[in-house]
Amino acid sequence: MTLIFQNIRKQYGSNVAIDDVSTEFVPGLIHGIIGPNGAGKSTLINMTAGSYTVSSGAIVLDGRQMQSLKKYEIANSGIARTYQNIRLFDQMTALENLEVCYYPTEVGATWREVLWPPFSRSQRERRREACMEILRFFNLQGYATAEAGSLPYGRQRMLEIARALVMNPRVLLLDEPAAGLNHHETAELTAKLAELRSPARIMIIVEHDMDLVMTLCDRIVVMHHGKLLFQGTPAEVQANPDVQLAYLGTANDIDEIRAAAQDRRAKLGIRARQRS
Ligand SMILES: Nc1ncnc2c1ncn2[C@@H]1O[C@H](COP(=O)(O)OP(=O)(O)OP(=O)(O)O)[C@@H](O)[C@H]1O
Repeated sequence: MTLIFQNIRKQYGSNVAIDDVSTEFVPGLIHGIIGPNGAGKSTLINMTAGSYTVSSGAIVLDGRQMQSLKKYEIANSGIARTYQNIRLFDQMTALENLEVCYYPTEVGATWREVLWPPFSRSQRERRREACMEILRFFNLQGYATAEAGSLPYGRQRMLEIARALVMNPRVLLLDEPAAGLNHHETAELTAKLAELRSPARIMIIVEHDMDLVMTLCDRIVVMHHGKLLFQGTPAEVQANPDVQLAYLGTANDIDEIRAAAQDRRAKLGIRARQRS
């Protein structure tokens, strides 16, 4: 299984948000997407999840073109996501927020549930137990019957990731999962995400927290002004002068960054910039 971006482009009117991006994501690895504000990171996630259309190019999962599918078809093909701004069902309990994920796939069995109560009970119990197991994984079992909107912010972030996992997705897209978390919560999140690494799953994380990205990710794509600036391991990314300049904000387009980076390399030598 591979997720491939083939020359993808996204335009909002005359604003080119994503410009000819090609890359590949593989299972078993945690992929990070980083870049300064407005670089196009969330747009990549939104196009992959079908929230935004793709202006041109292709997003291919396991040989199947995804960019023309409907959002629910993309979800049914095994792509799940979380949002930069938490989107839980606030008035439903934490457990219900997870259970509701079964509705689209099991709705066809509703008539059997109505006509045959024992079937209904066993289905409901099976779903509930599967959801409780995920809640336990995130140490959220104590909140199972609490309204999602009443949970502390950090717990809501975890609950959103828990919900994305209910259907056991082949591709898990996390858009700034650490946003707003304190140091302790970020450490907890980092450990949980590391446990989710699986040979059966592609994980892609958009994140500004460089400690989390550098600790967790195996491969990193660096975006800048809608273009793919660099990709490599965390060590390669940190050592790359183009990336350093992009983050330093001393140049405004890729060619300028490359030229300035060469100049800087010649004058100063290459020095990895660690961001914390
Ligand atoms: N719905 C939209 N309509 C118009 N322009 C948009 C829309 N969403 C994003 N953009 C523009 O696309 C570009 C990339 O935005 P995007 O949100 O993908 O960047 P980002 O790297 O995720 O930034 P941040 O780190 O601040 O979230 C920006 O110029 C942004 O203004």
